[in-house]
Amino acid sequence: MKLATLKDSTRDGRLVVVSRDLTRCSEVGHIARTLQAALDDWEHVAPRLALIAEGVETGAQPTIRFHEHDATSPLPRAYQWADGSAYVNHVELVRKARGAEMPASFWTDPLIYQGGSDAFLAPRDPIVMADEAYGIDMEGEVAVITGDVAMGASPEAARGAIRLVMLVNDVSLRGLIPGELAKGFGFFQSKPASAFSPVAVTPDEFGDAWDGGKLHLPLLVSLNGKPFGKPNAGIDMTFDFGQLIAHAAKTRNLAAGTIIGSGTVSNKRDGGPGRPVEEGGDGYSCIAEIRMIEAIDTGSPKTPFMKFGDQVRIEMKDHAGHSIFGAIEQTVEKYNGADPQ
Ligand SMILES: O=C(O)/C=C/C(=O)CC(=O)CC(=O)O
Repeated sequence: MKLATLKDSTRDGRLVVVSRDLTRCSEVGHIARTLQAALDDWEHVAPRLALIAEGVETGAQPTIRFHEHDATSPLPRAYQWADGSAYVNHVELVRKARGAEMPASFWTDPLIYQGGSDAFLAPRDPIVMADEAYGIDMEGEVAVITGDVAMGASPEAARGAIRLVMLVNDVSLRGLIPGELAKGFGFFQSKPASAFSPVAVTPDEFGDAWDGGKLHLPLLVSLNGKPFGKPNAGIDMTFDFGQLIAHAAKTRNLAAGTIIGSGTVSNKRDGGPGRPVEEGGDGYSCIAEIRMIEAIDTGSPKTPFMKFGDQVRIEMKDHAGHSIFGAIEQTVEKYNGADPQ
């Protein structure tokens, strides 16, 4: 089943069931007005939504056109957004890039930070930033939405609590990260609003590409229309989603609607850090990694971080080449300083 939230005059939008091919959708306000309402009563609501989804596929259900640009992030705001760093290769590379040592414990003890979740960007919203000098970078990731998870849940129990899977652009400001992490309180200004894919998908839709804790498909990232990365999200994920969720739930219950991110998808190939797409490699899901490779190869990074007008696209396709989640497509725009109040 594929679910999306259409923009309307409310902060949480309105839930629709979307066809597998992402062309049509059906209004389901009589079942659950919002995705959070559906998650709050998932045991009762999900079977009813699944029936609608079946009707959308067979044509028995009235539908309207689905346009990805009409969608907000599936949860336009969420009670919790906690992002892991399961592709440890990524952290190792970005730490190297800024001359910081990565503790060996990162390979055995998951890293998670609490992101801002009061107002996510829509998948086609611009990344509005005051200054290019912040070092604007994309981070292509996979994320899951959980049901209720009890404190102390095992990774296996946590896998059973995964309700939906999405993609995310965890926008990162590389110029602000070193100073902020050095303060010892974690990310805040360096992690502005994230955007999620237009559609959230139940795990049963993935067939054998989903093993219960990892999604074994390439994440396609392009920058200004050029392929930038296609690392496989199922490879080099040191901690699967069950382990990440269990880690987050070690000392607290997680409420239904919690979003857990994978961290930047990053493949380490042939014992090395991978190669750019242009050189026949799988490329990268963020600019910081390619800059590190350039620094290793030539002594200094060449690829600049995102500038005003640059565009990133993040998507995943099934084995038949069809977009699964729709695309996150965002352009960097200069913040004009106007107070929105
Ligand atoms: O510079 C660092 O130490 C970390 C930078 C990140 O952006 C890491 C992060 O968000 C986690 C991830 O995407 O894997």
